[in-house]
Amino acid sequence: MLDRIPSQAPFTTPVLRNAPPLLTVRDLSLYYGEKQALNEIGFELYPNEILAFIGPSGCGKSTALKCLNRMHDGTRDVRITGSIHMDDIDIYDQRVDPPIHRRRFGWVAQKPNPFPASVYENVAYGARIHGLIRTGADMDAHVEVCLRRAHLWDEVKDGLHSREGTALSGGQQQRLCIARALAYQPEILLMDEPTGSIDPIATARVEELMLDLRADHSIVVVTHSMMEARRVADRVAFFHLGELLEIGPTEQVFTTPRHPRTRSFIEGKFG
Ligand SMILES: Nc1ncnc2c1ncn2[C@@H]1O[C@H](COP(=O)(O)OP(=O)(O)OP(=O)(O)O)[C@@H](O)[C@H]1O
Repeated sequence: MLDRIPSQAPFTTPVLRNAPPLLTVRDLSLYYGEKQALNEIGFELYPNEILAFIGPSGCGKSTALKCLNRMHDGTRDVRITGSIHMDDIDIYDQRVDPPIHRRRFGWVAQKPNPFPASVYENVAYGARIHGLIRTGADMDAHVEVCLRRAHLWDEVKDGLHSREGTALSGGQQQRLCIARALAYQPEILLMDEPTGSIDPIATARVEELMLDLRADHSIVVVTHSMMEARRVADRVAFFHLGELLEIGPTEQVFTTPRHPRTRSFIEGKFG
């Protein structure tokens, strides 16, 4: 169990919004066996925003991210309390079909993980298994749209069938994984340190892509890079020891954090 005083509401700086949240998380706690990894966290995710989870190692950022698409479902000894509402229904309600729920999310991992197959197949796979595309010509067009959307088309168009996804550079592989996620048309992209294992130039391209994708997706990104959070995020959520201590517009949190621990973390006093 976490050794600290009971949680209280996070410092929340509200932002004016013209649309209701896509996701509303309330009093969410998660236990791995006896160990509590999240302690009554709460936040909203709005359409067309990039929300960054920041905080020291082991504070629960990835655990929180995985709750949103029910990725913990298959993990033994995980217990979740609280609620995550999407379309006015709790995503853990018995009426929710987990595969259908999961399809509303694209997942991008820290280490690019393309399939050992052609660039084309990497993208076509998602659309095919979800039955989105019926004919080959439609699939060709769909693969092109996804690769263009992921800012990768010009670099791979001459070797769609002949090049393996795994033969691309690290940065290209990460954009291919994003194209693969886009192929089944998710509403929300969940990114767990998407630039954590690629070089600075590749990082800049992925960050540029995230800002572009925000036009038609919401993105929740876990990052260890304060500079990255500041460059891409509309809002940041600061986690500490399983609690969400502060959430607000990026510039406000970085320039005038309201929780003293947020300030210490941003000033590099721990992490
Ligand atoms: N499958 C698991 N079983 C048991 N404990 C786990 C499991 N996954 C994570 N934890 C623990 O839960 C806590 C939160 O981990 P989590 O990976 O969510 O943190 P994080 O903030 O994303 O860390 P990092 O920044 O290092 O990736 C940590 O103490 C971690 O050791």
